[in-house]
Amino acid sequence: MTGTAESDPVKSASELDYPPFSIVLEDGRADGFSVELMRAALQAMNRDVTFKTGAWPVIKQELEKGWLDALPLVGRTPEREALFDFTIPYISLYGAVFVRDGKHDIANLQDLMGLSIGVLQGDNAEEFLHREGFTENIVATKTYEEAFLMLAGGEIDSIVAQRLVGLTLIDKLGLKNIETAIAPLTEFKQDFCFAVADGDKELLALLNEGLSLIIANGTYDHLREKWLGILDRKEDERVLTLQIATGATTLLALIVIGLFIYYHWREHYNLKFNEEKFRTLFENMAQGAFFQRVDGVLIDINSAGLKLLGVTYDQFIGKTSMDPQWRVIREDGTTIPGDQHPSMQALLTGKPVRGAIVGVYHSREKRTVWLNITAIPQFKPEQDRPYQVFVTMHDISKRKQTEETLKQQAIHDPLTGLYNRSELERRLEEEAQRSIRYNHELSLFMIDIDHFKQINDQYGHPTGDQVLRQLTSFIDRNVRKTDYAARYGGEEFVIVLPETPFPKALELAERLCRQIAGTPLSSLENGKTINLTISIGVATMPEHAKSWGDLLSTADTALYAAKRAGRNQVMSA
Ligand SMILES: Nc1nc2c(ncn2[C@@H]2O[C@H](COP(=O)(O)OP(=O)(O)OP(=O)(O)O)[C@@H](O)[C@H]2O)c(=O)[nH]1
Repeated sequence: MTGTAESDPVKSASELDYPPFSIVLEDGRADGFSVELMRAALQAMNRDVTFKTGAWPVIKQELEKGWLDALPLVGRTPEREALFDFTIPYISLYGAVFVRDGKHDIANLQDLMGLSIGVLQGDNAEEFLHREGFTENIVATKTYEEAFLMLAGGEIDSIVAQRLVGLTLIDKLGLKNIETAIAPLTEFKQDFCFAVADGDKELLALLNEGLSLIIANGTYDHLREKWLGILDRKEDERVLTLQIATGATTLLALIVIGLFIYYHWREHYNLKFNEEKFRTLFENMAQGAFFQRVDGVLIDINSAGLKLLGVTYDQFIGKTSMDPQWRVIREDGTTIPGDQHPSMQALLTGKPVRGAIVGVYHSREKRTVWLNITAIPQFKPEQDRPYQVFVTMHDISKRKQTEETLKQQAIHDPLTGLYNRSELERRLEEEAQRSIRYNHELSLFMIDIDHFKQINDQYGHPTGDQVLRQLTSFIDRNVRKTDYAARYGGEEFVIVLPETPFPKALELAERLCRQIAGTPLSSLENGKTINLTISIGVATMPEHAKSWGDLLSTADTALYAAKRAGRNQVMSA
């Protein structure tokens, strides 16, 4: 998102006058269906948003330039696909042609040829008219309000606008002499979406997911009713008044029946429309999502969810969190029991669970997929227990893998793959505490290659590196699984031997020393064979040292004694 940190509010803007979708209140604040919808969608995703206000051409350009992050009301058109990325449409509307009362000779778009047509400058309607071949007689105004006042005053002949926008303005301005000539104008259909700056996939996913959430939890319906419900009803009233005024009173009964049927049909249609819209959003979400009933039964999942979990629809639907197929783990690797899965927690507590990190075993790919889970409980009106939970899953496996690699790099020596000095000290401290607590002996070797400088000087540094790696694998092969080695410095190694008494440690050190001296290193890149010897200092807790620091320095002193005594030998404290 254009230079913003993830927690910064999203920068958006409302246009001045596109009621009821996007308007500016008297106190200068942005309002309207689309503005509220975007705020709710982002709120559902825990993000704030700020709205500035501005004329449509200005804010459109600001999004293009990346000065804004998103706009709440952008009709998706082929021209704009190149400039922005769009969410799934949250409402699809048809346009209408508005004329002054009594102008009945307009039945289709072509009848507007030769007439002056008002549109908002830069609006989809203007782009649409250009596409339809209207080049002359278009009067582009700064706002639709201006166009409607011109139409009412006889300055222009018609207006092409969204039907709902036109009806709202006629109502707001109290215009009595305007009516719709073509409504709906089927050729002019607009899919309204939120738009984000081109390529801002992250914000796009956030908005799409937020939209799904507010459609699923009823906020969308509430806002639609608040902003569009009255208008829809007003339109119906207008139809009714018109019929009566034309003297068709005998048809009143029929109209009432018609309206009754219409209302029922519309309710059914709206429900179906919302359901379809929700399904489109749900299916197209980039993130995996599923629904789970209060009794724990999994009832729906989208394609992204199936892909993430590596299961088929049939393997998922009807199962519960307790199903043995789920192997869900915490970050520390421990298993999360079914009744403690994030979705079950949300259902049991009635509170959202956000940002839970879990690992789920992916049966097809035979690996653990790491997910960031948000589980939002959903309530029916006036019920305090959720009836289901909506869960989204964001794949963070790549991030986890990077974290793991960084963690490994931080504790290992890159040349030999052994623990590095700081990790050795951390482990040794723990080991020493255990040894003191349980009264176990802990031995340590400090190993140094003899005359290593000469090897470097004679064969070159890369061969020296190879020698260090060969010594590492030699150590690996010759110590117990519970012992571990570390690279302490350039050609100095440490081996930690937990629960090993001094005589045993000494015996092993002697053997290592002898074996190294008796096994010339071959298979080096330069084809040479090198006779390597090492010196070892041995110390054991508690005989020679009371702490891990003492243990290291005692073994170090013993090592230098071995060097002074002629190298290729073992010395102890
Ligand atoms: N190839 C290689 N050489 C290293 C590395 N780290 C340290 N060295 C070399 O190890 C050598 C250590 O030399 P010295 O401390 O003089 O010890 P030495 O030659 O082994 O002699 P003694 O320890 O007294 O037997 C130096 O030449 C370092 O450059 C490494 O990662 N790779």
